Amino acid sequence: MEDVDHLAHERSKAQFDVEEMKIVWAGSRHAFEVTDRMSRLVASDPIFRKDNRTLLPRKELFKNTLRKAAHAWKRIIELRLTEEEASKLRFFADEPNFTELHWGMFVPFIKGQGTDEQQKKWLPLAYKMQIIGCYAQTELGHGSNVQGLETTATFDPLTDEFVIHSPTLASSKWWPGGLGKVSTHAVVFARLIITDDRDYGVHGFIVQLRSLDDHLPLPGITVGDIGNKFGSGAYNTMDNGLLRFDNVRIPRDQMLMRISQVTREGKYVQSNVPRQLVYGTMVYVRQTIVADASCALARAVCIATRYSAVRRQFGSQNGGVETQVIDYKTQQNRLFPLLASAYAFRFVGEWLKWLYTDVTQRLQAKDFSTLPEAHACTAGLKSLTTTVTADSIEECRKLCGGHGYLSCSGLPELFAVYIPACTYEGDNVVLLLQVARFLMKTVSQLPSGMKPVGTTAYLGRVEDLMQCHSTVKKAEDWLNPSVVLEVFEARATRLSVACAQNLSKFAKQEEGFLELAADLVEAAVAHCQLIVVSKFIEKLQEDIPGKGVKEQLQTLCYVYALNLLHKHLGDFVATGCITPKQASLANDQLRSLYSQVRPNAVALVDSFNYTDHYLSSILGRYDGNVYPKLYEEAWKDPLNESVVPDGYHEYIRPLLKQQLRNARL
Ligand SMILES: CCCCCCCCCCCCCCCCCCC/C=C/C(=O)SCCNC(=O)CCNC(=O)[C@H](O)C(C)(C)COP(=O)(O)OP(=O)(O)OC[C@H]1O[C@@H](n2cnc3c(N)ncnc32)[C@H](O)[C@@H]1OP(=O)(O)O
Ligand SMILES: Cc1cc2nc3c(=O)[nH]c(=O)nc-3n(C[C@H](O)[C@H](O)[C@H](O)COP(=O)(O)OP(=O)(O)OC[C@H]3O[C@@H](n4cnc5c(N)ncnc54)[C@H](O)[C@@H]3O)c2cc1C
Repeated sequence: MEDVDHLAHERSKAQFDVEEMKIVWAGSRHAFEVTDRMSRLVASDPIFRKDNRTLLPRKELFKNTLRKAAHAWKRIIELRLTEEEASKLRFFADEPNFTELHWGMFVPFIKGQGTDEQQKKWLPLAYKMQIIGCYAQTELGHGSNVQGLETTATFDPLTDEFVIHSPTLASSKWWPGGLGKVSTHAVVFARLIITDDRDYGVHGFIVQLRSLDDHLPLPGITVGDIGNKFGSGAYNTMDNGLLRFDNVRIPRDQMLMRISQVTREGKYVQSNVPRQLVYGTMVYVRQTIVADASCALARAVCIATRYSAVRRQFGSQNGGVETQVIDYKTQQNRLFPLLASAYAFRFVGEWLKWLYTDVTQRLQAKDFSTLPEAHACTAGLKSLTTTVTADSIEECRKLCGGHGYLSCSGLPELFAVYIPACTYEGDNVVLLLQVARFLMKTVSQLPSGMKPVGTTAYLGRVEDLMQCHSTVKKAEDWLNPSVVLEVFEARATRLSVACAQNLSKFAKQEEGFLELAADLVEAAVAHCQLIVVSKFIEKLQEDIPGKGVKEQLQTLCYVYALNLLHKHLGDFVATGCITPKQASLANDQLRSLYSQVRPNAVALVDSFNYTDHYLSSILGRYDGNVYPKLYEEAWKDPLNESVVPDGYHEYIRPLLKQQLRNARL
């Protein structure tokens, strides 16, 4: 029974080479090999087991996470893993913990903002985990508005030190992951104040928080966990913390001084670089969040697709087998666009990584010209992909019907872990407003003959795009990349231009921004969706080996684009680039694409190469053996440890006896 593959029939229908698709998904043969090896390593190690996570009380849950993190580090050292292997191992261990912030923000911040000497001093300690760091930016009173942070770092020329202080309750650091119970050090964002009492704005400082001998907070430091968060298990494995400083002194050389310096004499020296570089670590993390979004979405879609192929409802005559729910058009219409989005986000994530590497190299050569675009792309795509992924995980839960609501479906915990991605590293609406700012600036420069480049190059064809009308006459005409691209460009252009025209009616631009914010956000979303569509289309220009692989990706690309067109029909039709008739043809084409995806659906999610350990879902099991395992799982619940529950004698029996007495009366 255990070895039967209940999905074998589904797998036999696939029209493409799954092994080759796994390589496309991983990014390269090398990436596939590393990912595959690390995921199996984690899956076969009993310390990384994940069952019961949602049932553990917080303290036990947290201690168990510390145990796993320590074990992961031990294995990384023992096996002499490379940085790439180590990061994959941590990824598949699949439990948010302090190491994410240490490796993901503390180390990159020192690398990006520290001078050579500072890097030499701090990085070896951090690399060996002799110190553990976090990223303490957000405060109780301010998160989105970084310039509004209140913590102060006042230079004392007598002692050559900075005095770090929390002047108000609202200035308490609040939220940093790893801060609550683990970190020994933090990168602290504070307002720099020098002897002349001038406020030089927000800068980053390295501050030691806890003793390296007994882990107690150092004098002047108050630190703790902010409390339980949404859901069971989930993000509660992380010690998001609070932190207050009471005139804590640190040496002057603990201000990260690559971008600006304070001299021994107390003179502020600003390098000739944009001040926004102090936000560089956020840009880096936003880029990684886009890649992570595709993984989380793929995970939910894998569960919902396999289960939809296993689950049967209705449609049988004379007691025969019922219909697999994946065969219902409504199920396909809800599920297949999410499958297509997972692939789309994967490819845009790959491209964004390239963009980030490119901008980093340029910055090193003091070329800051592409920084605004890198900021807009990372902010916008972080916002778009996390919003869609969070909503899609919930949709996948509903696609699994009642069983999706069980913890052992894996979906509730995945949802609870994932949703803060819409908030951390920048609230998604706040980030879209940054994109809109960038778009409005680009549009406003067009009359002066400025040629937009990169992802806004299409705005250089503003006149054509404001006039263009799609040439589609029959449903198949939609299966043409340039036809699709043109309508997405036309819609994005028209929404941006309309906003710019409305903005120009305001005497003060900032007033207009506040008033028109909702429209600006819609224009920003249209621009970001265009980027995703165009990067998917670009991916298809590459040489992609493997029988049928490119054809599957082409189908998914059209599903992604045409589904968006259908969902945002109002925009497309109202801005005049397509007619209602063409919209209806797009919908006809979409239905036909679903029929092409259907026989390949299970193989397309197998191509993510996720282990059952990583999925942690009975509904998404590779072998589709769902019902016996659900039945077994139910009996493992602590409530089933005794036949008669605790509390029977106190609360149930007296009730029943009471009713009996009432009945006799
Ligand atoms: C079965 C279940 C299993 C469960 C297990 C699963 C486990 C796995 C789950 C997966 C999860 C993945 C985990 C990933 C790890 C993530 C860890 C999260 C840690 C979180 C950390 C944080 O949140 S850190 C704090 C982040 N904070 C923010 O992001 C704040 C947002 N605010 C800002 O960024 C800024 O304040 C601002 C951009 C909104 C405004 O800044 P500012 O006021 O200074 O600027 P202006 O608006 O005035 O603009 C001026 C000018 O600057 C330009 N600009 C702004 N920012 C930048 C920039 N970064 N780079 C370049 N330029 C920038 C702006 O555009 C303006 O330009 P103009 O030309 O003048 O218009
Ligand atoms: C799980 C988790 C982990 C985190 N980890 C860290 C960490 O490690 N380090 C760290 O420093 N921080 C961390 N944070 C904090 C996080 O970065 C902030 O919560 C985030 O930047 C949002 O800021 P906020 O909480 O101030 O939201 P707010 O800005 O108060 O947002 C509240 C509402 O106001 C809206 N809003 C705000 N400004 C505007 C505007 N200008 N126009 C229109 N609408 C607006 C938002 O859209 C939102 O709806 C974490 C947060 C979470 C949830």
